[in-house]
Formats: sequence, structure tokens, C-alpha cells
Amino acid sequence: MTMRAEPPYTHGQAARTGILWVNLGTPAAPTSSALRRYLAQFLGDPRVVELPRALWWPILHGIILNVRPAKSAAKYATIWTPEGSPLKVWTERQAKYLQGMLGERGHHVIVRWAMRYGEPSVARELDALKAAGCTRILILPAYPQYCAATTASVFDAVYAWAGRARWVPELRFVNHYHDDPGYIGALAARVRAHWAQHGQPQRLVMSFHGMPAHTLQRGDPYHCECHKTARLLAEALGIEGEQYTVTFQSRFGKAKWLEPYTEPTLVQLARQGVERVDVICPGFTGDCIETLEEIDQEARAAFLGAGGRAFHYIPCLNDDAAWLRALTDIAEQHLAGWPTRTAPDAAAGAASRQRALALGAAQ
Ligand SMILES: C=CC1=C(C)c2cc3[nH]c(cc4nc(cc5[nH]c(cc1n2)c(C)c5CCC(=O)O)C(CCC(=O)O)=C4C)c(C)c3C=C
Ligand SMILES: [Fe+2]
Ligand SMILES: [Fe+2]
Repeated sequence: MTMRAEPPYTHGQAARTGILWVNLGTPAAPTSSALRRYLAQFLGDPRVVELPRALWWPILHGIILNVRPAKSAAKYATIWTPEGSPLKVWTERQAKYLQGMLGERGHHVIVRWAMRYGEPSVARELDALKAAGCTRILILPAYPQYCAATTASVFDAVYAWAGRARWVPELRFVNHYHDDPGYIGALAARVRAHWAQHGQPQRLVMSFHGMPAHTLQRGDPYHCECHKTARLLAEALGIEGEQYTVTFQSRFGKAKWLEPYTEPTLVQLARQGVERVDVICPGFTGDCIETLEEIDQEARAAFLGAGGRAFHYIPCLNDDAAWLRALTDIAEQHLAGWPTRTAPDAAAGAASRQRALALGAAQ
């Protein structure tokens, strides 16, 4: 193994704590070439597509990366904002709020954000935290439900970075927060606020990102965690039975994925005479292509096309105040034991560094 030369922590430097808020990643632009780069990295991750490389590589590079980028780029173009991709906009904004709210609570921490695929990369942002003097880093994925394809893949990127580092900081990893009372409460408050304005639907559809069905049989807790989130949200809303349905969206390829699938379920509901549905995507902490395009555009059209009368999409948590408080609480719980309320003392650090250097010179 070759380790990079890197600026070491300096003796006596004030120890700092960092938080890395990590999301999936998004293309740099809504163009075929940007999509090809993004999808090649994303779909080339063995955590995401668990097929032997010899089998998957010819399909990915020979077919998918020739066909999908143009189609996907056209979809991204419909949701792109002047500030860029919504996923990037929300991820960055959430990190800024987290920094501010931890500061208000008296914590001296540095919060940065990264993307598992594309930029800013996990390695680049960990380098930046280290360069800022962070000797302790909390890895906080933007996924409430643990999944090997997402959460573990973020951890892989951190391990790969640490494997090349000489002086590795103390690391902590947040696994999941699918049943966190603050997260559930923020979701429930969002739904209740929508209902206060528009009345209650016949059915609340809670749509989570899908995964290949075999990952459940192989022990991935993702499916169970989605159902637990849904149950807790339903309890918080006081709904039960046929008042809500859990579905899985974004199926990729022909294999069986977690069921029931979101869009066919909505079509079936419309055909059964359900006139109004509300759809919420509790697994996504920020709106992105999967919610704004796939749900709010495609699924809406499918439901209305099948005879449904009203389709309400309830936006993701994004910069919701209750959610940002919950996220700050989650970070705070995981920082416990790290002395973040002690201001890094630059003067003491400099004095101690001088002493260490003087000692070194004397020997
Ligand atoms: C085999 C393919 C895929 C698996 C497995 C998968 C799991 C998975 N993904 C998310 C969250 C997001 N996925 C997003 C986009 C997206 N996902 C896939 C494929 C798989 N996802 C693709 C090809 C795409 C890109 C869009 C497209 O071409 O259709 C996003 C949004 C990104 C954005 O730029 O807005 C998120 C977020 C989870 C949580 C998950 C497993 C639990
Ligand atoms: Fe995905
Ligand atoms: Fe999708």
C-alpha cells in the first residue's frame, strides 16, 4: 500500500471535530456527457449492482451507458434549478443549517458535505476536514434507512480514504435514524400541515426507493427499516389499515425488486375508485429527480391517467425547521463524549507547538 504524503496534524494543534454530511451524488449538468460520467461511477459501484464484474461491465458500458444518459438528462432538465441539481442544493443547504444550529447550541464543529458519486467527493471533503485540524470526524449519511447500496457504500468511500492516510482521525459512523422520534415527528408535522390546508386523502402512499428483492433475503435491513418508518409515521398521524400504503419506486432493470411498486399501485388505486391520494417519500431527506420527476410528474400522470381525480405530492423534509432540529439532535447524540463544547484554544496550541519544536531542537 502506498500512503500519500500529507500535511500532518501539528503537535499541539487545537483538536477539532468535523461532521461530513454525505448524500448520493448527482450529475454536474443535465447533459448526456455529465450523466454518462455520473452513471458510470454510480452503477459501477459493486454495492449498487451486485453482479460479477465480468457479467455487468459489458452490459453497463455496452448498453446502459449508451442509452440511459440521454433519456435521464432530459428528465433532469425538467427539475434543474438556477443553483443546479435539487439534490445538491438541498444537501448543501442542510449542511449549512446543521453547522449553524450546532453552533447555536455551543458546539465547535466544522460541518462539510460530500457526494458519494461525483463532486465534492468524500475523499476531497475528508482531506479538507483534516486540513482544518479535525482529529475526530463523524460520518453522517443523508439516508435515514440503512441500506448496503447507500449507507455502506458511503462507509466504503471513507475506509478507502482512511486506508491511504498516514494519520487517521478518530471516525464515527451514523448507521441509520429511520425510527428517530424527531425525524418521524418532522415527517408527521409536514403531512398534518398539508392536511390542515387541503383536507385528508383517501389514501396516503409512502413511497421509498426500491432495491432488488434478493437483498432482503440476503439480510439487508433496508426493507424492514422502511416499514418501521412507515408504521411510526402512521401512528404519529393516527392512521391505520387502508388509510396508508407502503410502496417502492425507481425499479431498475428486469429483476424482481421490493414490492409493491409505486406506480402500478397508484394505477390500481385509481382503477379501484380511489379519487385522491397524497404521496410522501420519507426515505429521501431532500427532493431530487426520484421525487420531483418520477413521483410528482410520472406517477402523477399515471394516477390521473388511470382515472384518479387528485394527486398531492408532499415535498421532502428539505429545509423544514423541525427536521433540521432533529438532524442537529441526531448529530449531537453521536458527538457525545467528544469535547465539542470546548473551544479549540489556538493560543495554547501554538505555545505547545513551540515547546515541542524547542524540545526537538534541543535533542
Ligand atoms: C441498481 C440500481 C440502483 C439501486 C440499487 C439504487 C438504490 C438506491 N438509490 C437511492 C437514492 C437515490 N437514487 C437516485 C437516483 C438513481 N438511482 C438509480 C439506480 C439505483 N438506485 C439511478 C440510475 C438513478 C439516477 C437517475 C436515473 O437515471 O434514473 C437518487 C437521486 C439522484 C439525483 O441526482 O437527484 C437518490 C437520492 C437509495 C436510497 C437507494 C437504496 C435504498
Ligand atoms: Fe437510486
Ligand atoms: Fe427514477
